[in-house]
Amino acid sequence: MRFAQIVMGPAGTGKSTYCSYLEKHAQVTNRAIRVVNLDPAAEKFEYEPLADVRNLIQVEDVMEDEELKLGPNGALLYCMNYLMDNLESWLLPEIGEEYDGDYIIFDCPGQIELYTHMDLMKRFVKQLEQWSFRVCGIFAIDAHFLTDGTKFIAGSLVALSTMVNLEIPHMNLLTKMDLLSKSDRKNIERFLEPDAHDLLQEEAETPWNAKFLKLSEALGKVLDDYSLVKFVPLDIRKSSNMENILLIADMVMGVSEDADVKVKDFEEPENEEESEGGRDLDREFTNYLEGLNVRD
Ligand SMILES: Nc1nc2c(ncn2[C@@H]2O[C@H](COP(=O)(O)OP(=O)(O)OP(=O)(O)O)[C@@H](O)[C@H]2O)c(=O)[nH]1
Repeated sequence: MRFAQIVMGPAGTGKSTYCSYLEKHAQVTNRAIRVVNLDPAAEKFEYEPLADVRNLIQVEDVMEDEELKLGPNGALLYCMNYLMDNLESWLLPEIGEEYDGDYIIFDCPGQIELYTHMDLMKRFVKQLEQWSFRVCGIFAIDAHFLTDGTKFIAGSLVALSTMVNLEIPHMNLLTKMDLLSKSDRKNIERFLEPDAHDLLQEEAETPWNAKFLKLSEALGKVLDDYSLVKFVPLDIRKSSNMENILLIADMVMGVSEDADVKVKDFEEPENEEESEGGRDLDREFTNYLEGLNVRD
């Protein structure tokens, strides 16, 4: 059995940063986790890829093809199609056929249509499953886009369409928590265990929201009733956040059956004392992150 996280989400939400952080976390905690870049338009990332789709095909080359005449988005979709047609011949040799128990993170492009309604990623998941992978979808959303009730409904619906389209265990990451102000950070707690009705009532004052409140409420009720969408915060300064995310992914993929998961641990680092096996993991991460190109 092999394990995989497929890291998806809109452009710039922090997918590659999460992958770099996870790779480092794995090194520090002695877990064998490797990252594969599946973004043929990637300019730069900080991890050491196990495989890189740009060695197979690149968006720039496709755009230069005079017969195809494709712009950036069309070229990306062309590349992803090409990748799906070459999974057996290119990807499998790159990641190896005979490993057991290994764990691979696939860093995907930021084109949202790949996840919400196209079948390319679905084909990818099916292929991984045929190669004995258990797969977990990780959908990254920037925490700044989840600061009120209407944004919550919108973000949840995108996450939900990805979940429904791919039909795999799924986790939503709230990225860039470190960039939120203290009050926004406190505020966002409401969205981790959300009650869509309460959240939307706060928004009802504007004419636009009042007009569409019924629709939003109906959507919120679906989310509430079926507990369809939950968000897990990621503050990249904190190794404990990373550990929680890994534990959840482990549980949904059946890596570890009895893991104890905390999902709300995103207080300021200075408020907490953390000691993991005598090592100051947060300090190790801080040192590591100083070397990464992470925005302040
Ligand atoms: N402070 C902070 N910056 C972040 C975080 N995640 C990403 N960034 C920054 O946000 C920008 C985009 O991050 P990426 O990791 O490249 O985002 P991506 O989702 O892979 O982007 P695409 O490849 O374009 O889809 C970079 O400048 C990162 O340094 C975070 O958690 N905290």
